[in-house]
Amino acid sequence: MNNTLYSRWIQLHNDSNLRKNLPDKISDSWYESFKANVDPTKSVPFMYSKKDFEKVKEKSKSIYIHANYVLERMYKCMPQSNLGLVLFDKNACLLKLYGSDSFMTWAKENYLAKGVVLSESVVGTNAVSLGLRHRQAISVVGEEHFSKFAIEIASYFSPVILELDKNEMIVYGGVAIIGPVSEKDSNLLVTAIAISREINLQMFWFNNLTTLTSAINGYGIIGVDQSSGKNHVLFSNKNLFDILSIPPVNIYYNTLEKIIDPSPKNKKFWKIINNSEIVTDMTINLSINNHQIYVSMSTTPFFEQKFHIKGLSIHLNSTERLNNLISNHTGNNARFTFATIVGQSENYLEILNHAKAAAFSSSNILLLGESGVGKDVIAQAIHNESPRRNKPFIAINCAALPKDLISTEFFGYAEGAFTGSKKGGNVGKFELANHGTIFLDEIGDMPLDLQATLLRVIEQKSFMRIGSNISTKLDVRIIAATNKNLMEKIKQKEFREDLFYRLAIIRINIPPLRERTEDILLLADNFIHLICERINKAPVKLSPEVKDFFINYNWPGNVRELQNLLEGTLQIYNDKTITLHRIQHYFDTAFQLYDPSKTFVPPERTSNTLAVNRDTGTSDEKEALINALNLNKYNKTRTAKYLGISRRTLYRKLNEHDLL
Ligand SMILES: Nc1ncnc2c1ncn2[C@@H]1O[C@H](COP(=O)(O)OP(=O)(O)OP(=O)(O)O)[C@@H](O)[C@H]1O
Repeated sequence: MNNTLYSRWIQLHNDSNLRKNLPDKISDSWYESFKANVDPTKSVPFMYSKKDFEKVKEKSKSIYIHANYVLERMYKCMPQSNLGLVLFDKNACLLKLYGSDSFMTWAKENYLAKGVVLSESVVGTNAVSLGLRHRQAISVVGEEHFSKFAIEIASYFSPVILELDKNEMIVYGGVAIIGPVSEKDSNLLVTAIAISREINLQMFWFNNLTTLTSAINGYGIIGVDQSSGKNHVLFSNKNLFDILSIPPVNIYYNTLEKIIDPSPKNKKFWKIINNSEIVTDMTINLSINNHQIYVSMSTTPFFEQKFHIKGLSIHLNSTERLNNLISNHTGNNARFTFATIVGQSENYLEILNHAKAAAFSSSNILLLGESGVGKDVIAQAIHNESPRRNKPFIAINCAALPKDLISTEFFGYAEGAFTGSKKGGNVGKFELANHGTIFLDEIGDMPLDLQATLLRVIEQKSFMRIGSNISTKLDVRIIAATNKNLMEKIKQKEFREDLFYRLAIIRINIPPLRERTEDILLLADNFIHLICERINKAPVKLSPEVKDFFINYNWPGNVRELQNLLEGTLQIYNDKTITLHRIQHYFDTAFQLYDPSKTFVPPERTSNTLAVNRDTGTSDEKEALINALNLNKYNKTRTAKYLGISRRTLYRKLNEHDLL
């Protein structure tokens, strides 16, 4: 023990006046140490057990890792020095020492070892606890220490504090230059400040990176440090866990293998990581806890020169989320809601109520009705009313797809599935619709072989991309629609009965417009309003004759026909009122048979105005019959209904006019 130091220390303990000469913060701390009954001669630092120290280290991982990058390099610049660099956590626990062998030996003899805690209440005044308490750089040298064990130590401490904004600071710990008192040098405090700033800077950089990555919505981000040849996670964001469907855990500085299994199932992923390959939006399949997840992956290698960190930043996005975005951006989304559907007739309102109730179940729905009655509209409204409303709504017209493309269109294909197949494969409509609704329009026209595949998919609730052996779980609500008589098709063996029953769990029959007469003018007004607004025109009116004609017309093309007629008329003419004259050309047949003197009486009406001429027996009648047959595609029942006469009368008239 250095006698001079010791006697100066004794004097400080015995003479309170002498203590007044110490720097303010040190003399205050002596006062506090007396108050805390610290025994100056006997007290030595508390030391954590090995096991508990590991826990402390885990909690201080952030400063431990980042300071290590800086301190490792720094101490190598002072190989022969008796001084060392010592890292502390925010509770003054010694985390790591950096220095020459001689420094290490000296440190051990002076109670400076991993797991030692230099708390003020146990060992009294010391630079580490004071610096942490005041959040500033402080040196405590020799006899300035309150406890005897430390009087041969010179310590220059500077805290590592991250200032997030003016009101929020995070104290992570600090770094001290420590050595025998013989090495004391007041300039060392400036050096300690510079080192702590370097650590601060690095932590700030990574903290910002983490904040930045968390703000990137939807993307799962991981940054790995590959400097040591391993893949240590430096930063990650919460989205990553959502995308991988695993609970969020602290993976900071764990190896990436902890979350993404390095098994051959993830070969493609690991090839990219291990070769630090740059990829952009590459679709890959990941196996996470035996779950298959399709992700879109991009990577960017980084090299942080200042800190000598080389690594890879990995961006993952779930293809499901991308699909959702695509379907929203391509207008493949459901616009109609029950609030925007127009209709007031009793039978239609009943249907809407039925459909609304069906929206809440997840059962498949079959929408039946003539072309243009609004099946698509109701399918959209059901989706928007259902719990799946924020998921995709994918509509697919089964009649419009070429037969040989239909399977890949439905289920997508895997990379290399056939010559010319796209890298990464292609996503199919079912995959796009996953967790949402798929609307299979014109289901009656689906080829038989695809009906079998569809049935299998419904039964197994999973599908495989064409050419792939990876099965993807499917949770999709199917709404199918047709204007065909499926029962007839089943009889003709053109539609599978088992598929019919799978699809038609809920059946909704949408009445044709001619059976919803109260809706006609309401719909017409609605279309006029929408079209005029779109083409920048003042709203126009319908003349009373047109209204009367509309109510009495048969509307074989249903709502679509009404909409198209108004669209065409409004685009061409600039009149304030649409008169019969303007629309005559469109309804040639109907006009010949239309008699405005007969007024229409809803709701008993089952026929159209054409009945007015039924008994004239004129040559007009022959022409009207021919046109009516044409309009109803030679379907006798519909033609009879259209003309408001019985089938028997129709046959008689056809016979009379030599039309049979
Ligand atoms: N109740 C309604 N309210 C507003 N617009 C409607 C309504 N019903 C149908 N429409 C409009 O009529 C047009 C035809 O409707 P939709 O396409 O839904 O008929 P569909 O029965 O699916 O026809 P298809 O069998 O030919 O596929 C659409 O433009 C739609 O916007």
